[in-house]
Amino acid sequence: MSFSILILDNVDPLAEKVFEERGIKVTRNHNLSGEELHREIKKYDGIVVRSSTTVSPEILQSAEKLKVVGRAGVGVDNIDIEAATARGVLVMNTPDGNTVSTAEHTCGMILAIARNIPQSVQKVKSGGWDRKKYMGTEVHNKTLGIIGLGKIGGEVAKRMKKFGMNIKAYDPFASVEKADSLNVELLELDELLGVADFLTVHTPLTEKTKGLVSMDNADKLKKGVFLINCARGGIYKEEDLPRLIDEGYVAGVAVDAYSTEPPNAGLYEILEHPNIICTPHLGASTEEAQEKVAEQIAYQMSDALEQKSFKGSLNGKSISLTTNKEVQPYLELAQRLGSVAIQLAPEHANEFSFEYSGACSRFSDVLTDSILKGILSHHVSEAVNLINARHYADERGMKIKETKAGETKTFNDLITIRLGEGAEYQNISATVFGENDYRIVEIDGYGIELRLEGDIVMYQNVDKPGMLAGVSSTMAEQGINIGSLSLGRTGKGSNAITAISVDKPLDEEELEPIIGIDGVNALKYISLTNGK
Ligand SMILES: NC(=O)C1=CN([C@@H]2O[C@H](COP(=O)(O)OP(=O)(O)OC[C@H]3O[C@@H](n4cnc5c(N)ncnc54)[C@H](O)[C@@H]3O)[C@@H](O)[C@H]2O)C=CC1
Ligand SMILES: O=C(O)CCC(=O)C(=O)O
Repeated sequence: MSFSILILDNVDPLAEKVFEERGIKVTRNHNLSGEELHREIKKYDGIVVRSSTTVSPEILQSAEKLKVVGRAGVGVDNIDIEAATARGVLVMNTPDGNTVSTAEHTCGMILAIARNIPQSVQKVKSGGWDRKKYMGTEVHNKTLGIIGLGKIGGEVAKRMKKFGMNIKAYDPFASVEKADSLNVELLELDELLGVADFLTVHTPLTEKTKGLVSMDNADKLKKGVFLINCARGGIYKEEDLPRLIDEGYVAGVAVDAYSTEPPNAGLYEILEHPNIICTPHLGASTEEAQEKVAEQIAYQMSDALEQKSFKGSLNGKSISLTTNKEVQPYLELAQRLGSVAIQLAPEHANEFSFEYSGACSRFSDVLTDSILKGILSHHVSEAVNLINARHYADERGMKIKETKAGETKTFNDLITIRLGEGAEYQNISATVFGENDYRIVEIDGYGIELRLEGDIVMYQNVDKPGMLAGVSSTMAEQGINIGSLSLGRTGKGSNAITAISVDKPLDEEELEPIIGIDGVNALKYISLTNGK
């Protein structure tokens, strides 16, 4: 299969080289208007962006064949991941390609704000000379507070330690081991604000990190602190920054990232303030970082399109397991069973229980996605995949209960779907033998053994002589060949369940005479063809 990619932002040409080596057609088109993007995006299997292009729900609606959005960088604030997930589009980033560059830029900003470098450079270049005004402060023996001790925060810590700084951090998700290995003391946020001479943020912008420092908590800051933001605009409340300086809480601010880029008129006060230094989102702007992220995203996207690996995917937890040989058979089993279950379920069925026993229960999360894919592919007109299956289930208000039931006595693995109240068949269980022999093994307590494939007719009947002969001769009269069959009963003369696999798809007319046979009840026709 041949794929095509559109590069939308200023991504290093190494990306093209990698895509072309992988036999993927690549087009570069920057600065498209909204309308052009709506038109162009239809043609591509993948798009590559940095931060200039906004991948909105509206754009994604137009993206008819889109399979993957690749961000050559870390932050994905410009990509609507929820909308992409709903469309079944994979979103990936390159989590570490620009770590070192951004950490170096942050260290540069710390030194620049401590020594008034940008302001004094400006002064000298414009013919001035003022050594008193630009008196600075040493960072040596000062405390650097890091909010977000992740990849970049960690690299900043290592580097600034060499400058003789005491490093302390606030990160509720960082492990004590990591902090210890970096020789960093973890503190609570308010404690950190109270001791930091320099405070640098390295978190994503989230509801929790938005406005982490503002006039509201200015009293908690150590007086005369320097603030640095090379992460995302808004982590320090932008409109409060000039006041924080003017009222003496903060000595200076260094900013690389803004809530609106390029900054809009609302941010001019920040840009113009003499104690605020600004760079135009340059953290990742080095040749090395851009080459790394371009190369990484191109490899990752090529691998994902070719279903080889899903490294770097942000919304494809389940899909990333599809390349795992151990999980593959269970995924297929789960999807086929989901498809059978929905064909057995009564109309409007919206409540299901999935039970996993044996080794497969380790993968219950992804198997639930796969069952849902099997169920929903009968309901949803758009393509359902492992990325968007849960989204569609939630959208339909489906109630799913998932249980893990330990070992099974008879099989290594067993997946059971319970259809609940009102269903003619309540529980259906299946397992996989070897690598790809998928079988239904139990229905409502009746032992059955039938391959989960092709076209299946299932019915309940009274266990009496001639039943099967009646059904098979009715089928034969219509040219329906039986491939295999399985009878399940609890004892002589009791009720029985019969499952027959037939060699061709059946229509209503062909099913009618079988339904009409005396003693045949609850007949269901199940088709596992057409990829459903
Ligand atoms: N200026 C630039 O050009 C660049 C900016 N960035 C931005 O830098 C930031 C950090 O990137 P990485 O270090 O690669 O990410 P990361 O994921 O490695 O680290 C983020 C850290 O923030 C912590 N965190 C999350 N919520 C928090 C909270 N409420 N309070 C405290 N800590 C919290 C996480 O536990 C994690 O350790 C991101 O916002 C990213 O978009 C990244 C690359 C370039
Ligand atoms: O592409 C860029 O230069 C922006 C880098 C960045 O902010 C990120 O990777 O999160």
